[in-house]
Amino acid sequence: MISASPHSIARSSLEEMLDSLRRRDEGEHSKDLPPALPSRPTSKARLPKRLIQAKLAMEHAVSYDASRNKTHEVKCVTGGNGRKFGEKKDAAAAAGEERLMENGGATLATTPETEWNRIIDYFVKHNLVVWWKPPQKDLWELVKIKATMGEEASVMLSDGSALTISTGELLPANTENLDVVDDLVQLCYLNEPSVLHNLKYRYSRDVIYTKAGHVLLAINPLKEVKIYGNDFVTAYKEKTLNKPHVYAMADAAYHDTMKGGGNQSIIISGESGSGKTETSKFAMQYLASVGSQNDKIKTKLDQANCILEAFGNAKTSKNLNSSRFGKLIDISYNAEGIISGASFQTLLLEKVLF
Ligand SMILES: Nc1ncnc2c1ncn2[C@@H]1O[C@H](COP(=O)(O)OP(=O)(O)OP(=O)(O)O)[C@@H](O)[C@H]1O
Repeated sequence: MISASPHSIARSSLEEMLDSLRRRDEGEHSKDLPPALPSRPTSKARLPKRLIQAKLAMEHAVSYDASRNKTHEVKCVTGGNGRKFGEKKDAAAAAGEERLMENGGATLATTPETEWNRIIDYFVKHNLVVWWKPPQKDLWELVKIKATMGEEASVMLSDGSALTISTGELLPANTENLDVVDDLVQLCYLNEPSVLHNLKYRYSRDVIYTKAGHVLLAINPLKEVKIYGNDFVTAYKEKTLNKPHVYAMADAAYHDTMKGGGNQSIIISGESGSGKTETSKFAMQYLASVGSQNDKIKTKLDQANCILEAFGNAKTSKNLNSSRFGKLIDISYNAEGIISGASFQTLLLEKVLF
């Protein structure tokens, strides 16, 4: 986690920027809480995509910095922590939910438990699988409900054995055709095991990027995946590819800036070894490529990165090449969209005592 040291005498502009972002987030949190993940559907029908999207207008990873509108800039910040989802439910989603219930002929449910108890019968009738996490294991598994008796369900596990468990321990699973969705908001049931399953399914096919609304999730492949390089940069530039990708994120930031959206920030966060540094390099690669006619700027950025890593990286138990500092990369463009300058600022996260 990035935090400004209370003992530091001179504060870098990166520290100040992170502080102001944190203050702004705290200030906005109370009046503008992000919406909650949807509760389980209240109807036997699948939730319409529009409704799910209305409920899941998640945090935008590319944010507008109105205070610096003189030059066009795209900033890449690595080393921060993501914001958590809140619990606001917007009026449109609530109205849509009511409409859905009217259409599905279902009565208005008051609690998630009663909603689940109602749709569970649908799972039994159609022989659908549901998620269950055995108490001693930290792994969700798919089970089939054979019958329900009040708040209890008789389920069949994958090894064929039978068990009676509380219906409250079960969560609905999505049908297999939703395994491939590019955006988590397209899942019908958005619960922890369903999200994990979707990410795992994609990861096992070397699809490391998934969208969650406006947020891009990246899972470190820890091996070379053939989704980077000039051909892919060109494909995202020309919009012949529109799969979730860090290039697509960088492209959106660049074009929003150029279309008068003001300065943009791409915040890359995650635990040590999750791939923040590599992701920021891919973002820079794209931003340098769209903003210059030759490789000169890209080479300079690479060289600056190399020097920073030589001084600031170390081997840790989590990462052989761990950056021991946060980084703010500031790239400025002129009105024609050509890079006019770039700078790196660092924020030391730790002190080494000899
Ligand atoms: N997209 C990727 N493709 C292939 N390998 C990757 C990718 N992202 C990360 N890696 C691998 O994972 C390693 C760790 O990634 P990286 O250094 O970017 O993590 P980090 O989140 O910046 O960690 P730290 O916070 O410790 O600095 C890299 O050295 C690289 O081997």
